[in-house]
Order: sequence, then C-alpha cells, then structure tokens
Amino acid sequence: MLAITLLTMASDPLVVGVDFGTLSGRAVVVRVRDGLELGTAVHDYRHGVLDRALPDGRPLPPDWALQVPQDYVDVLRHAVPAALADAGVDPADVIGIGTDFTACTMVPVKSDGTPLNELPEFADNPHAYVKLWKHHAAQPQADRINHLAAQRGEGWLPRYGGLISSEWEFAKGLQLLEEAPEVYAAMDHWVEAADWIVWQLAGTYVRNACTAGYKGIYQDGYPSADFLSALNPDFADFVSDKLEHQLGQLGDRAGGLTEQAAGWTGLRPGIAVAVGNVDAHVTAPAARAVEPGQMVAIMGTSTCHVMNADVLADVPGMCGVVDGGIVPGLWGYESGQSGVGDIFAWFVEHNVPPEYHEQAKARGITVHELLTELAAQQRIGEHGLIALDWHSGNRSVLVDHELSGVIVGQTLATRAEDTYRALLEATAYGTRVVVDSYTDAGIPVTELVIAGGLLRNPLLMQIYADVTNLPLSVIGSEQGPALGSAMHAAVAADAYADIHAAAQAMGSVKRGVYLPIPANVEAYERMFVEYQELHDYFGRGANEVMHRLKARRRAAKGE
Ligand SMILES: Nc1ncnc2c1ncn2[C@@H]1O[C@H](COP(=O)(O)OP(=O)(O)O)[C@@H](O)[C@H]1O
Ligand SMILES: O=C(CO)[C@@H](O)[C@@H](O)COP(=O)(O)O
Repeated sequence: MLAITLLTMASDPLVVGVDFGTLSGRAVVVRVRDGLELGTAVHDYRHGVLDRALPDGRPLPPDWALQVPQDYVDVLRHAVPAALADAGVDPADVIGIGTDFTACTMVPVKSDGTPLNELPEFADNPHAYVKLWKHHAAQPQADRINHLAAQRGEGWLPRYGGLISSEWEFAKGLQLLEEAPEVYAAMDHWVEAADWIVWQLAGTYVRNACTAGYKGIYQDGYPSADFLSALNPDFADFVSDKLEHQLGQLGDRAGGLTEQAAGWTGLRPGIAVAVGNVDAHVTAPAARAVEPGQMVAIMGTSTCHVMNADVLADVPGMCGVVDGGIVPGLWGYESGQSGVGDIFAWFVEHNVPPEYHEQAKARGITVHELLTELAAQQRIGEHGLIALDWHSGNRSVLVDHELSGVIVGQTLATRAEDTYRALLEATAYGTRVVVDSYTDAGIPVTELVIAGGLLRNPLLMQIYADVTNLPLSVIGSEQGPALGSAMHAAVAADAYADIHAAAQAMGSVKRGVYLPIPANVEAYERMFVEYQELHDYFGRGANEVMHRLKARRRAAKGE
C-alpha cells in the first residue's frame, strides 16, 4: 500500500470506472498515465434480478427479468467510496468517472428521470420496473416487428442480421404498450439504464450512440412512424414521444458531476462524466482489441462478441453493426449468446447430486471447479453427449428466445461431470457458429480475445481454442469493463485525444495464451458437425417442438 501511495502522490491524475453487471456493480480506481488499477470494490444489488416475484411478493410470469433502479444508485453510494478507500488515494486527484451497463436494460421514467416504479400508483405494476437485458417475454412482439420489417423491406433490418431481438428497445417497448397501456402513457422517456445512471451522475439525459445503435435501431434515423403504426396504431409516436433524444458519442463528456452525485461518491463536483456505454463494448479497448479481425468475447453470465471492421457487411444473425459503435472510425459489430455462465450455474444449482456439493465443500473448492477437474480427465467425445446451449434462448445467430436447451445421448451411466463438460462444449460450439457467421460474410475473425469471469476456467478456454481453431488471447485486467469505463472517463476528461490513445496507454492483453491443439481441433470438428445438425433441426423450423412446448407452458400457467 505504501509503495502505491508514494507512486500516486501529488497530482497523478486518476479516473474511476463503474461496471454495472447483472447482479452487482463494480468500481475501480485507475491511474490515467498507465492504467494501473489501484483499488476496487463490488456492491451487490439488494434486489438482484426479479425473475419470480416483485419485491412485494407478487409473482411474475416465466421469462420475465426485472430490476430496481435504486440498486444502481446504491452502487455509486457504496462501491465508489469503497474503491477510493481501497486505493488509499485522495479523491481530489480523480478527474473523471465513466460507466458501463448491461444492455438492453430499460428504465421507464418521468421527464425528470424518476423511475415509474417509484410512483406509489405503479409500485405494484411489474411494467413500471426496469426490464433487464434477459427479460425474454417480448418475443411475440419481436416476431411481429421482424415479420413486418421483412415484408416491407425495411432498410435497417440487414444492419441487425435480419432479425430484431426480443431483448431490444422496440420489442420491450411494444410489450409495455400492449400489456400496460397506463404505464406506457405515464412514461415520458424509455431510457437505457446505461444512460439513466449517467443522468444520475451528471444531471443530464444523453442517449449514448452505442445502445441507440445496437439496441435502439438508430441508423441515420429510427424506424418510421408509418412502420410503427402498422405494428400498432398506438405505437406510431413511440420514437418521437418516448425514445428520441440528444445523442452523445462514446468518450464524450456528458456533463460535470453534480453536487448530489459528488455527495454519493466522495468525488469532486464538476469532474467529467463520460457518456454511457455498454459492458461488452468498453471492454474492447481495455483489451487493446480494436483492430479488424480481433473478436472480443466477454464471457460471464452471457457472452457478447464484439469486433471492429473497416467494411460494412451483412452478417446473418448478428445483433447489429453500428458506425463507431465500439470505437470511432470503424464499423462495430456485435453478436452474442444469451446464456453461458448462466447455464453452468443452472446446472450446478439444480442438477448436481449432493455428494458433489459435499466433496467440493470439504476440499474448499466450488462445484464448478470440482466438475471441471473431473471433466478435464475425459477424452473428447467420451461422455457420448451433445448439447444445445439455448437454456436462455438463442441471441445469435437464430435470434429466438422461444428456443430451449437440449442434451442428446444421456444414458443411465451419464454422470454430472459428463453433462457439465457437454454444456461447456455446447457454448463453445455456439461461439463457433458466431465466428463462422463473420468469416462467411467476408470479415474473417483472426484472433479471439477473452475477457470476463469465465476466464477462470482453463478447461473451458482450451475447449474454445480447439472448437474455434483460433489462438486465444486474454485481457490483462480481471475487471475489463470497469477498466474500459475508466478509459472512457480519461478521454472525456481530455487526458487522451481519443480511445485509441487511451487503449495504448491503459489497456493490456496477453497474446496466444491458449493455442488450438491439432488433434483436439480434428476431434471437435466432427462433434461440431453433430451440433450444427441439431442446431438447424431445432432452430430453423424442421421441428417446432420447442415453440410448442413454450406455448403449452404459457397455456398451462393461464397466460
Ligand atoms: N469455475 C467456473 N467455471 C465455469 N463457470 C463458472 C465458474 N465459476 C463461476 N462460473 C459462472 O460464471 C458466471 C459469472 O460470471 P461473471 O463474469 O462473474 O458475471 P457477469 O457476467 O454477471 O459479470 C456465473 O454464471 C457462474 O455460473
Ligand atoms: O447484451 C449485452 C451487451 O450488448 C450484455 O450487457 C448482456 O449480455 C449482459 O452481459 P453480462 O453477461 O451480464 O456480462
């Protein structure tokens, strides 16, 4: 601690980055000149993810996922001061704060930014709460948007891989209108949480170019009122009434820190607050992966794949392509898998017999680590299983959240470690489908750069290298998104001319940490053929059983 304090003494400028994840927010204090991370702190959201019931116990339907906006403010109040204390620095040396958020995570608000769930008349209405990125209950609306857009040949559709996700702003907005018109009518703005938090910090509402582009269908303009009215006449003014607002570019200064936010965080009022950003996209510069061909996979609860290119291409099933969506001057592409770590967590929590839990506890390791250790002893294909990684639906390339998980090949001899390994592999095949979709569209992926919590699993990493036949580089920081946000704060505070310069000085990556093993590549190539067959059979209409099962589940629950 003494050495660090001496190094940062006097006026060595610092920045703070805050990453708002699915379950918690993490703050990091970073030195501007070299990206050294001096202190960090995490604050768990008090209400976590509301996927079964509202705080008052009112049950929620399946596929819902809500959050409480005050939990985000609590991160500013607790994690930022704790990170400053952990760093042992003088808060007066902090020149800027930047944030990133999960997306598309939407807050319905009044004109002053008050979330509707905070109004007494709406506290018991689920539609007044934040709809988290993994709220998947707007698939019927997404289907209608896609059908109509394809029918009318809307020019923006190819920019979204041909399909708009139920996770994005329009599908969730239409669901809000159709299921809770009174909440929709009371809402003045439909705001990305990424921008809402900046609003709390700087007192100004600026819509960031990243979420506006990827999640808000903004491509030199929004979908027309004519299109919206054909979806539902009451939706015609959705853009002009609820969505459209001043845009800010990534790394721009949204405003100065307000007195109130200075009180929450312990930072100086007036310091630069960067325009909002997304967890995946800020991570690319943090990993110095901003060149065409370098695909960053941010692997945690879900996986986001982001990559820059100097050309515009139609990549089927991508989430979107946005000019300057990751860094200025390049086309930023995004794809994703809605469930990855979430699937492993589901398996560990609901499918692993008690003796594994007991053994892990006795050895002081997690069940994930125990299962990984056992699975690592197997040869490829030894478990006799193949799985589809769709337990949270499919974001890319099928863009269908009515799809569900499958495991083929189970017998009475199947053990927990077999299924765990099959699920790890399934997510790797899912990433391979994404990588192939880019290469087939003429923008080849030459390197996979991995960031996020799943880096902690070396077996998983080797499987990804073998399944994709790509060298895996690894981000240098354990908190890539928070570091990336801090870098955007440095740009917003004018410490660097642009994010490229900040990436050079503050980002870090270790190259070629996992290399494909030729024999494994060959073995996985054969397994991948099986995966693709199942993928297309269940995902492209040959067998609609998954859709029928979801419909039956809804009917049985009386929805
Ligand atoms: N050893 C492990 N191997 C594989 N997955 C793991 C392991 N330990 C935890 N996980 C998974 O990691 C996920 C959390 O990843 P993390 O990056 O910390 O979260 P987030 O995406 O919310 O930022 C959880 O879904 C959990 O199931
Ligand atoms: O979809 C995006 C970004 O576009 C993510 O925010 C979303 O998948 C959530 O990411 P995490 O799994 O919480 O890291």
